[in-house]
Amino acid sequence: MALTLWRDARLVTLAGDTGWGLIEHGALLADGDTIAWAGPEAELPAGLAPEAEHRLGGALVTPGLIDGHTHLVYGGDRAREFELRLQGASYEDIARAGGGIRSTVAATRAADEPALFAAALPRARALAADGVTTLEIKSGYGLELEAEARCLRVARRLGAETGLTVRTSFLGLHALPPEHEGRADDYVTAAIGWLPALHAQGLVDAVDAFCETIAFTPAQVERFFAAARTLGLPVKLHAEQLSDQGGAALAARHGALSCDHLEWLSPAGVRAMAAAGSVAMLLPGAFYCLRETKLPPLAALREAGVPVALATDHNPGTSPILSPTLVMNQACTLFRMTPEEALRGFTVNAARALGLAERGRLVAGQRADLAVWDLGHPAELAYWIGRAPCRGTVLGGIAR
Ligand SMILES: N=CN[C@@H](CCC(=O)O)C(=O)O
Ligand SMILES: [Zn+2]
Repeated sequence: MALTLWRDARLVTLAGDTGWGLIEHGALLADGDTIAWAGPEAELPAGLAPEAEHRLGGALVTPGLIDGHTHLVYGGDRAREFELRLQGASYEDIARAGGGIRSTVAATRAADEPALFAAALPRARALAADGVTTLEIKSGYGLELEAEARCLRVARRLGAETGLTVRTSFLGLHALPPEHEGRADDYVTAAIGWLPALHAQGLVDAVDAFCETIAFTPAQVERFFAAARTLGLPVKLHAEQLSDQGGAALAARHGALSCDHLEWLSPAGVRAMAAAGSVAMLLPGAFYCLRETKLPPLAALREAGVPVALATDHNPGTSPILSPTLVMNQACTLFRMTPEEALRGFTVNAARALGLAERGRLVAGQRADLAVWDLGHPAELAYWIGRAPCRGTVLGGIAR
């Protein structure tokens, strides 16, 4: 395999369970797409003959960022809804009136695959320009078999086009599509019926649902998850965003990779997640855009040892954000996370939320996904707003 060496770097390894794991005057060696060695440059193993060598001039290097919750593929936008919410309409009222997610479903169904791809590609590139190397993309704006498949195919193509690692989630239970009005249980049965075909086409890495008064009940989510697990697919859930539905405990019973949002998470939900090993995926972008006031129970999650991940939750309705560093700032400012927790939330804990064990830290054996920053200290990742400090990324040992 080809050896590539990066030197004169300040490595933020996140090697231990706490601390930045900062190595000043560091060097990192990749063997193909895998980190072979990372440490102080003075201790570089002798006799190396790297095929390529990059001097970074003291730049900060972190693990490539992992955005573990996005709705990147959709038609249209929701700027008009933004105006309505500013005039006092609530997200729930708009949803109940047939807008919200349903309006994006209409625009997504009307868009063909090239149009969806053309719209999503700059979004993926914007995330990559802010340090992202791995990306989760959900469906959930098609809500009929062919439209869901179309969105998931676009997600796969985005990975192929950009070199980013893309993990897909079939968000079949996102909202009730209008043609099923009044027949939610029938819609759930239909979505369960699409699962084998989507899975057989290699389009689904995990299954997701929205458990909420404006979306699906715990009983409906339970049926959907049971079907997913029969196919061996992991589950995750939009849980406790606007009310406490007991969704996190339900998802934990199914061994959920993550429970996401969690503003209304109860102590019982925290305990269930801790016992199941589910990651808490906090989404401060949606909290900010919806001007929520109820904070997720961060202290209880810390106390219970639940890993906390962060994501942009990029979507046209509640989080039209394409900057993980902005989300780190929001997590610190709004949720009182520490900058180190924020970086762990976008790296090692996000990797766990996607079931990807081999990334998120700069240590030997991990995938050589790196982000290079024009910053002096890692706390600055969460500090600057609008600075665009990412100099570039490395995807599986290859500089982008
Ligand atoms: N909460 C549900 N789903 C999305 C929002 C989707 C939308 O409003 O279009 C989220 O994760 O925030
Ligand atoms: Zn979401």
